[in-house]
Amino acid sequence: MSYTADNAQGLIEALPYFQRHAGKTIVVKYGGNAMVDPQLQRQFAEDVTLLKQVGVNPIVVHGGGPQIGSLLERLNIKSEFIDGLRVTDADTMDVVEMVLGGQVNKSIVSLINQAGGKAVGLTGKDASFIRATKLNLKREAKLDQPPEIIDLGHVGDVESIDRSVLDLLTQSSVIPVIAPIGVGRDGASYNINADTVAGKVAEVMGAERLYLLTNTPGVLDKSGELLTGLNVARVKGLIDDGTLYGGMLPKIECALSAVRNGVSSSVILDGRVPHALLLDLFTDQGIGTMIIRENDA
Ligand SMILES: Nc1ncnc2c1ncn2[C@@H]1O[C@H](COP(=O)(O)OP(=O)(O)O)[C@@H](O)[C@H]1O
Ligand SMILES: CC(=O)N[C@@H](CCC(=O)OP(=O)(O)O)C(=O)O
Repeated sequence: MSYTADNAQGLIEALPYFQRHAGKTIVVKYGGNAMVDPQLQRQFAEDVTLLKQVGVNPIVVHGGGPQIGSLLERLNIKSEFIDGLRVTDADTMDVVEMVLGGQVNKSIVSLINQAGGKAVGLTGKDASFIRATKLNLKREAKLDQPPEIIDLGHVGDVESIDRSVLDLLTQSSVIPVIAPIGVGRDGASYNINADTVAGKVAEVMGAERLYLLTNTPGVLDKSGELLTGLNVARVKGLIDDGTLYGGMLPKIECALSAVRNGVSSSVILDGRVPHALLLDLFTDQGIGTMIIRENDA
């Protein structure tokens, strides 16, 4: 490859962005659907490593839904989802812990370390830093009836996050890589949606930005065009008219909750674009959908 003045120009244009984000915490949710090929995974690891190198504090929270699904299939265990959440019996929980806490977590840690970073993998069970309680899904019932409670087994909701554990890591050269598994007061493991954990980590850490890397260019309108900027009011309209559905619903909820609770912006980003994180953070061309608080847009 021959280098030109354009390469230098790209770096110079990134300079104000390096300065703006230096010292800030950026939480990156790396979805299982975004981990599509080894080349993209290496590029993701390079991006996170570069962030740390230029003085930003990245924290990675990963998913792994499709990876859990394929091991369950090999073991002849059925996958079932209700409202985007996996029904998790005891056998499924063992598989979730094996895949998220083991295979997926360690492969991301290893890729970041190969890229020259210093990643440390952890689940919420380490130092009990993600306390969880059993999630009981509420569904509106018929008029005058109490809401229906759906039992999802070992699915958890975040009760609290001990930021001192993450502070210890981020204040050093370490990049934390978190698997979305929480621990109950009795030591039980809970399977938590990775978007939910990423949102809560971003809130507790007072992050500047929450990135949700997935397999769509961002939030699309009814004709498939990318919506580059959204605020709370606009999102409500898109939910009501059915533009947002399925897996996008919990994702957008968590993006909104983060900005309502102190995170400056949440961005839904296409993890299939090489170096999507760097392009969005360090160039003029924001490439995903940015969600900010009401009245800010
Ligand atoms: N308006 C929308 N714009 C883009 N994607 C949408 C929209 N509404 C629903 N979706 C769906 O949401 C999916 C992303 O959510 P999900 O599959 O749960 O991602 P992940 O596994 O990365 O968390 C997209 O692949 C798409 O099928
Ligand atoms: C309760 C629940 O649904 N947990 C998810 C955890 C992984 C996840 O969220 O992975 P993605 O981000 O890749 O979808 C699951 O078991 O699939």
